[in-house]
Amino acid sequence: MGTLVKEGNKVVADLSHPGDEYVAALGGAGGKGNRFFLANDNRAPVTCTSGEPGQERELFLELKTMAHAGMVGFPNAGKSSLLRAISNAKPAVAAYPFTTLNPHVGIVHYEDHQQVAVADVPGIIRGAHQNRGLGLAFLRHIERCGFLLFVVDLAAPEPWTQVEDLKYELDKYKQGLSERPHVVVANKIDLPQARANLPTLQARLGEKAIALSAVTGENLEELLLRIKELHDEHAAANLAQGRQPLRW
Ligand SMILES: Nc1nc2c(ncn2[C@@H]2O[C@H](COP(=O)(O)OP(=O)(O)OP(=O)(O)O)[C@@H](O)[C@H]2O)c(=O)[nH]1
Ligand SMILES: [Mg+2]
Repeated sequence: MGTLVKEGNKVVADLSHPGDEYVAALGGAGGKGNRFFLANDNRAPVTCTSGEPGQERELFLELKTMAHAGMVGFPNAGKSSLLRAISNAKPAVAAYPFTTLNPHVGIVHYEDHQQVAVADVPGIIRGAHQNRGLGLAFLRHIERCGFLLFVVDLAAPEPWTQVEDLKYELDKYKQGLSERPHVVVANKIDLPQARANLPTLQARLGEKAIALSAVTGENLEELLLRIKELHDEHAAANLAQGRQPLRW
């Protein structure tokens, strides 16, 4: 699931829902076996005919991570740290950009046994939609998520520009992608500079950001509750469209 089947540049199948199937190539008609040549004067025929060759196709399978939620943020914003803090996943964390090179999916467990899959995707940079940095490879993963977590390094200078830049890159990649249901996560609130930046971020944003620290665990509960809400809304919207919700 979550696989796009391409022939050349043409998408021939998009296996995005549980149970989706695609027959890529049919086998050839079978040949006639020995039994077919059974006759009164030949009780043990050794004759047979070979079958027709099957169809041959060269297909390109593209895996797009499918998770309920996708984390979007600049390198070093703390996406992997956050996934470690809220889920069972243990992606690498380091103080240099592009630590994460491949998407990781972590499962957030709730007390009512609900499970929400959150994908940690490599950092986005300006020009990602033109394939700068790790560019298109990860934008593809983000596209598959039902809702997004914009993770911002609140201790960086003018952190609000991060949200604007992220939305710009998403929309350049696919119009409307930045309008997916989302929550802005203002990370690193344990740092004094982050605390100082928070009021301006809130004022500039026009929407409520959840300020927290992936390292100290401060205010993670608020994010966990919001993720559950976004997940429930997404599942209800899927059902309304007659689609089965994605289960992990
Ligand atoms: N003080 C503080 N540091 C943090 C916090 N969250 C992450 N960091 C630090 O920020 C650096 C980057 O963290 P990562 O989790 O690797 O960031 P990322 O967004 O996954 O980075 P890429 O994978 O490179 O895109 C590390 O040195 C973390 O320890 C936080 O809440 N507070
Ligand atoms: Mg990372």
